[in-house]
Amino acid sequence: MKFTKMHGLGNDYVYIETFHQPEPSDPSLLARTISDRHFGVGSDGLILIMPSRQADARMRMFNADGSEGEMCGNGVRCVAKYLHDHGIARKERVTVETGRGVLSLDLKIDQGEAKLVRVDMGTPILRAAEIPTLLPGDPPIDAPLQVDGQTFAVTAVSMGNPHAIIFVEDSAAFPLERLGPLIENHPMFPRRVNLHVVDVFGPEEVRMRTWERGSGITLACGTGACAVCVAGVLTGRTSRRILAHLPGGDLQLEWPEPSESVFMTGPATEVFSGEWPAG
Ligand SMILES: N[C@H](CCC[C@H](N)C(=O)O)C(=O)O
Repeated sequence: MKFTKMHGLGNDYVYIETFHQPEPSDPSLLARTISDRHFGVGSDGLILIMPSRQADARMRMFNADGSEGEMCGNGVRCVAKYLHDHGIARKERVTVETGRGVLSLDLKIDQGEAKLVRVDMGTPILRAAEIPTLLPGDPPIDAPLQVDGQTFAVTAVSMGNPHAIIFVEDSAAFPLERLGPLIENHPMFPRRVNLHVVDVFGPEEVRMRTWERGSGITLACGTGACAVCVAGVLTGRTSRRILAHLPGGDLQLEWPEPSESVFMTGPATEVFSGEWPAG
């Protein structure tokens, strides 16, 4: 089975395209084995690029623990690059069917290759029951969450997948490795959650670190950065257009109007291709 390793800001996935080969029989199991950084290829998870009736392709994403996520922001940029660079949809605008619906992506082409991708990430989901979270508020804004004897002010937003955002003084000092799994699996988040700790440098600039549901600490999270942009506006901390610094690099986010889509712009990079012995 042929695969391609790609990343968006160091958030790396193994991509398997099923236009020219059969689908893996058990993608959840394959995600666990192929993602292993010692015994597999090594990645934050597995993404399938499949034919779609409604769009240029359909994307399915699996975390390193084998669980399926509804959406992946860094992943969908890489899918768009793959479709263009590998000749499946050699256009400057492509569409991808995701768990969040069909998204539209604009590619910046440089010397025949897609380098930068701007994505219409759809409207954020702000109803607590749909995020889903049991925290109070629609959405919960700086709602108290008790973890390990401490209380954190948490804002929850879904971009198709659930995110919890905590604004802190210094994200570098936050014990993400210890508290990440406790918040990911907190009873207030019935489908678990992706966690982001954020410090605000100014109304248009933030720094963030991420603990991902199903994959742990990653170098970047695209849907998470969109959720941070929305949370910054909802809490009055930032303006509607921000630059987010993530451990793996920078993303531009924009949420023009409350009832509208969030737009994300960032790079997509192909690293290498290979063959995996079994489906
Ligand atoms: N890294 C991804 C998000 C993966 C989210 C996944 N961990 C989940 O279970 O929702 C991104 O760039 O948006």
